[in-house]
Formats: sequence, structure tokens, C-alpha cells
Amino acid sequence: MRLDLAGKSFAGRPVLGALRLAVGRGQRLAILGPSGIGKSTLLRILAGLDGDFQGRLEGRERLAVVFQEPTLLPWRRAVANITLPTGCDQAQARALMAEAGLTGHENKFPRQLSLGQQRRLSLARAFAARPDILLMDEPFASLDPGTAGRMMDLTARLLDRSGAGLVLVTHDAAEAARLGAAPVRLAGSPAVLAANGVSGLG
Ligand SMILES: Nc1ncnc2c1ncn2[C@@H]1O[C@H](COP(=O)(O)OP(=O)(O)OP(=O)(O)O)[C@@H](O)[C@H]1O
Repeated sequence: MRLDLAGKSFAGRPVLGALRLAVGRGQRLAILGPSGIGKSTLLRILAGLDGDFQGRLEGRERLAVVFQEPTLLPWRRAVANITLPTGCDQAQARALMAEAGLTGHENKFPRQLSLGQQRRLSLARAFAARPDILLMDEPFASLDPGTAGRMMDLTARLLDRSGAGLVLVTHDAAEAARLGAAPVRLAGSPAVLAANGVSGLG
């Protein structure tokens, strides 16, 4: 997919300036920058969740988005949280849950899972949708270092196996490095790609 952004404003206030990003299957990109710079805004544009911008978004890839908050269906059990939105079958959902270390939790409701478990369920759901590109917005924030590290390793494993591309929003360059994602840094107001950043891949 390819974004050629001319600008993005909220209520007349420019947040993002002109920038270009491209990512495809097998490629990994991390959008870095300080709080409030516009990382989530850029990810929402890439995800097709915000069409109110100047520029062009192109690409036919299948996308899946993982937010910091797991956005699970509260009244559905864990397995159904995977099968219902993605259309995958029970066996696939259970296999993905096993890979995410969630064996034994299949019939629990989201509120009966820890935050780390809810995040892993949300990650399993994203891969059940068989995305070409996975878009992640601060998915490892507010987890203890061990839990965050295990979730990064799980993400890397699932990306390796599926061949999906990645766009990761983070303020932590170490996360980008651990996932092998090429760093792209936002800076300025309105934010553009910093001079030392690469403008994407492919
Ligand atoms: N829906 C909205 N309406 C108005 N302003 C918004 C909206 N969403 C974001 N903004 C503003 O756009 C700017 C960029 O916000 P964004 O959430 O993209 O930053 P961020 O880099 O992801 O920050 P953080 O790392 O803290 O999540 C901020 O000034 C924010 O207040």
C-alpha cells in the first residue's frame, strides 16, 4: 500500500504535512515520534479509518488493525471473539489461541482475561483475518517488560510465518528494532518525516 499525503488537519489545525509511505507484504515499518506528533492519526489514515485528508491512499492489500486497547466483544467468549469478526473456523481460532499462549481460556469472556491475555487475543484475532499488512498502534504499551517482550516475540513469529507486512506505531525505538521494523520518524508541526528517516519501503 502507498500513501501520498499532502496534509491532514483537525478543525483547520494542520497536524500532518506532506509525506509518502509505502509498505507491502514482508516489509516492516515503525512510525516513531513523541506523544501528540500525529502517529495514531497517520495509522488511522493508513487503515482507511479516516478518509478526511488531502492526498491519495492506494493499495488492495487486506489489512488488520491492532489498537492499544484490545477492542474485544465483551459478551462473547474468547473463541467467538476470533471466529465472529473474521469468519475463521473454531479449529483455526483455537490453534491461534494456542500459539498465543491462551490454551484453556477459550471459553472465558474478555473481562475474565488479564490485559496481556486480552492483547494476545486481539493479536490472534488480527492474524485470523489473514492480513497482508498488520497495522499496530502502541500494542505493547502499559504491559510489564516481560509480558511486552513475549508479545513482541509472538508478533514476530506470526509475521514471519504469515509473510504479512507491518506498520507499527510506537514511541520506543527498541520495539521497532526487536521486530526488525525500519524506523520512520515524525517531527515538526505539522509533522513530516524527519530528515534522517527513510520514506518507507518498496
Ligand atoms: N479526532 C480528533 N480531533 C481533533 N484533534 C485530534 C483528533 N485526533 C487527534 N487529534 C490531535 O492531533 C494531534 C496528533 O494526535 P495523535 O493521537 O495522532 O498523536 P500521537 O503521536 O499518536 O500521540 P500519542 O503517542 O500520545 O498517542 C494531537 O494534537 C491531537 O490532539
